[in-house]
Amino acid sequence: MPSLSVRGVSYDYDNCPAIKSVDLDLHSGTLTALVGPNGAGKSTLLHLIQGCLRANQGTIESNGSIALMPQRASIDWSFPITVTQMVELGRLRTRNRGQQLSAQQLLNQVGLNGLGARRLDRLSGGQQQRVLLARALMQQTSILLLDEPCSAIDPPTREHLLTVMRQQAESGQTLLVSSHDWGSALDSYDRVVVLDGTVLACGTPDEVRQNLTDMTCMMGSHCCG
Ligand SMILES: Nc1ncnc2c1ncn2[C@@H]1O[C@H](COP(=O)(O)OP(=O)(O)OP(=O)(O)O)[C@@H](O)[C@H]1O
Repeated sequence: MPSLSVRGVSYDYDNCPAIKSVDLDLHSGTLTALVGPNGAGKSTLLHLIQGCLRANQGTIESNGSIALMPQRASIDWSFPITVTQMVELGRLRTRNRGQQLSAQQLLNQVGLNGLGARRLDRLSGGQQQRVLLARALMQQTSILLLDEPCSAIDPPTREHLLTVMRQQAESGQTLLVSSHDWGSALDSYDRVVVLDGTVLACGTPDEVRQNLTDMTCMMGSHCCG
């Protein structure tokens, strides 16, 4: 049984369709890439799954709690709090009353050790993104949605974050990660969903590449890897 099941989901912004008839299953302990060009509906789909948008049509069912790491641009970074305080905000949303994670532990995990006392607005863009990831990890949900977590991240740190995501999947968490990566970068994922308003392809990285040989044209210069 999938840990998340999306069936026939459509969403319009003021009668302007963003996604249409999307079907998607995610299984426990898997790392899935959600790729597509600008405006394909990736963020919209993630917000629908998280529940802050409500689908016009279709159903979304999950068997556990869901956290969303938003895009960096959606946050007011001038808010006068420290890195540790920002990560601690994730604790307010956690429903897991079992093992308590420390902000320090999570900052180490995302490679930000030593920066806990710094103010948020004194971080680089890539460091801010890693704070958002640590805050999302603090929530200890069964499903984790990440909206372009690597968009401002340098290649070595990107590899590190993919390792963190892989470890989370191995511990049983279900991850859906929106990305503009393409080509060999997709091999880091178990499965790939290609979205452009609707799901164009879904499968292992090899299956998706084979089924959509002309996809690189559609993806154009948005993509790397
Ligand atoms: N708040 C909004 N109001 C109106 N239209 C919106 C809003 N947010 C997104 N849209 C539109 O919905 C469509 C899907 O946008 P969305 O942000 O989900 O795409 P995306 O795949 O995440 O894009 P990107 O890769 O650029 O982040 C686009 O046509 C966009 O213009």
